[in-house]
Amino acid sequence: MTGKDTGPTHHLAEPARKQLPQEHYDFFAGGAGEETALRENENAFGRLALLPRVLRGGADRSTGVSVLDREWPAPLFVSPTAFHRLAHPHGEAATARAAAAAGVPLVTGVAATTSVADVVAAAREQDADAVVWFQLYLHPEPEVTTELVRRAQRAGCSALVVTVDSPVFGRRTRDLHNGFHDLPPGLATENMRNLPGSEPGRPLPIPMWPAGWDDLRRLREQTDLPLVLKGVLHPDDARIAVEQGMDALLVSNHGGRQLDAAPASVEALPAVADAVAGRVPVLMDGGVRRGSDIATALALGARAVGIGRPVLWALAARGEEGVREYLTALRADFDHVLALCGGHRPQDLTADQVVERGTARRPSRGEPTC
Ligand SMILES: Cc1cc2nc3c(=O)[nH]c(=O)nc-3n(C[C@H](O)[C@H](O)[C@H](O)COP(=O)(O)O)c2cc1C
Ligand SMILES: O=C(O)C(=O)c1ccccc1
Repeated sequence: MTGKDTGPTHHLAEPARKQLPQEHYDFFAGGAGEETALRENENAFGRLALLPRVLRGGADRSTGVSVLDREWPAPLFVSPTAFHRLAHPHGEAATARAAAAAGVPLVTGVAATTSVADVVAAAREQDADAVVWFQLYLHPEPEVTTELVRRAQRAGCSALVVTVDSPVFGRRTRDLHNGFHDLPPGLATENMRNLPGSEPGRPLPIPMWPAGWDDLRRLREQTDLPLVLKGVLHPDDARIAVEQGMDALLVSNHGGRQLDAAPASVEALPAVADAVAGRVPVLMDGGVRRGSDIATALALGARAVGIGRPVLWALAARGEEGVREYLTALRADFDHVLALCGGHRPQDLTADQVVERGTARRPSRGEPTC
């Protein structure tokens, strides 16, 4: 399971692989089980084609979208990924400066190796209006969650992303094979220090446990920050989430790192978008690698899409500059695809423009039937 990865970001992953110890590269690259969900995230985009519209003008094109009352220059954000200091010594601070410089919102998380305060400070150094969100897991001790929320709010994060696809930790085949389970000395999950129940100088572990809707409700009652529920794949969960007052949903299979039998995120997206019916924005991540992937996800109902591993590859190979250039190029690629599809605005991309390769039929938007 440690074989070479190919695919659309091979040119990015390969320099990163050369740069990193094998076990760290594998931690970033790998997925759960047979890595089916991981592969399918990219492959599913490859099975979809876009029908362009013609003669629609569009010299006044814009890629901007509105998400939770903020205007984003592009329908793109950096998804939360753990341990950026394993990729590059400048870690999350470099990612934050690069994302801010590229005009791309960043989701930093509890598993960062830089505190949320330092991440937001780095982003704001670059752009005083940079959007930074904070990702967390509900903690079995509610006071820990409360304190993490307080830190994120104090740091200046404008939304919380609650990841709910991890009632247990996924079985990551490569990590099990390599015996990778801990950060090396000198690196730590800085957000997990000095929390209720932690020992001085020692960060609390990040436990995976089967939280319930009641736990989420407690968080909803605790904060006025917008809440984004990450890891929703079933349309019934999407409906409950909206009823429970979530402000946005993030359709994700965790980059194929949790349930290996999960569908590709882009395959789950249409039914979730139908269930939500425009009540809140739907975001997605998993396998987004090029402008046409972004356009496809938007046409199928996403407001914006998140990028995980390619950011890590760019960071590992070329630090802050690499991430800035990568995100800038991806934005330009999306603008180019939008133009070729005959769109003036991201919302001009519609589901009728997405067809299955080989059949030219629209992909099913149906609910799961069982
Ligand atoms: C190395 C790595 C660490 C991740 N850590 C987290 C995390 O701490 N919290 C979380 O919600 N998702 C985490 N994810 C999942 C990402 O947020 C995102 O869903 C996924 O990477 C998107 O797929 P992509 O890598 O194909 O772009 C992680 C993903 C990777 C690859
Ligand atoms: O690796 C992951 O996907 C992940 O979500 C995570 C969460 C906590 C600590 C380390 C990684």
